[in-house]
Amino acid sequence: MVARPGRPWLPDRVIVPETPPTPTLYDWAGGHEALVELLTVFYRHVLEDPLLEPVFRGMAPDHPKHVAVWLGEVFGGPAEYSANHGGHAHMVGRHRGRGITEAQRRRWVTLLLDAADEAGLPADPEFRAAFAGYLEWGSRLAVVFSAPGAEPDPHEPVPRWDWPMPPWQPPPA
Ligand code: HEM
Repeated sequence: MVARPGRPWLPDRVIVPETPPTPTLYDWAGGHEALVELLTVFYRHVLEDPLLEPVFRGMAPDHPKHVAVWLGEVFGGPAEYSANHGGHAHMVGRHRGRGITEAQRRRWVTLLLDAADEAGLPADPEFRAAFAGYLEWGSRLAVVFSAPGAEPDPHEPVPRWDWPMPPWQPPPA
């Protein structure tokens, strides 16, 4: 080990223990295919639900896939919703004027959390905390955007969501 000139008390290099890079929530969830599966399961149950069926009965056939693309971008995957689906402004526009109620919001979140189990998304506490946190935040904003007279900023970017505290750690070997 060669001491640094001028600062002889410092070693010439510091050994940093190797830690694997933190995966994105998108990668940890299983990527695009896993999110499409999640949203397919979810909207099947939405259409069986008496509170939500009236809200979604006229939804576009591609709606589950589009929401999967949205979630993928939010969770650190490709910025595909921004590039090809109209970005944040389009998502906001799809909620405006719908007057989503708190009961509908809560059912929407509950069914999506149940769908995560059914679709086999990772069940570790860190991932599920991030997932549930985003759904809670995003669904409350959807209610705000859908309220009569709401005028959300159309220029906001698609949000990015990340791991909660405590930080992600590799699973025990
Ligand atoms: C985290 C919460 C939410 C997210 C991330 C989200 C995301 C989205 C996105 C990305 C779209 C547009 C899809 C496209 O590009 O075609 C959309 C549309 C829509 N959302 Fe949400 N949403 C959320 C919460 C809710 C809630 C709570 C409701 C009602 C209970 C709702 C009702 C709708 C409806 C009715 C549409 C239009 C569907 C269609 O006609 O195709 N959303 N949402």
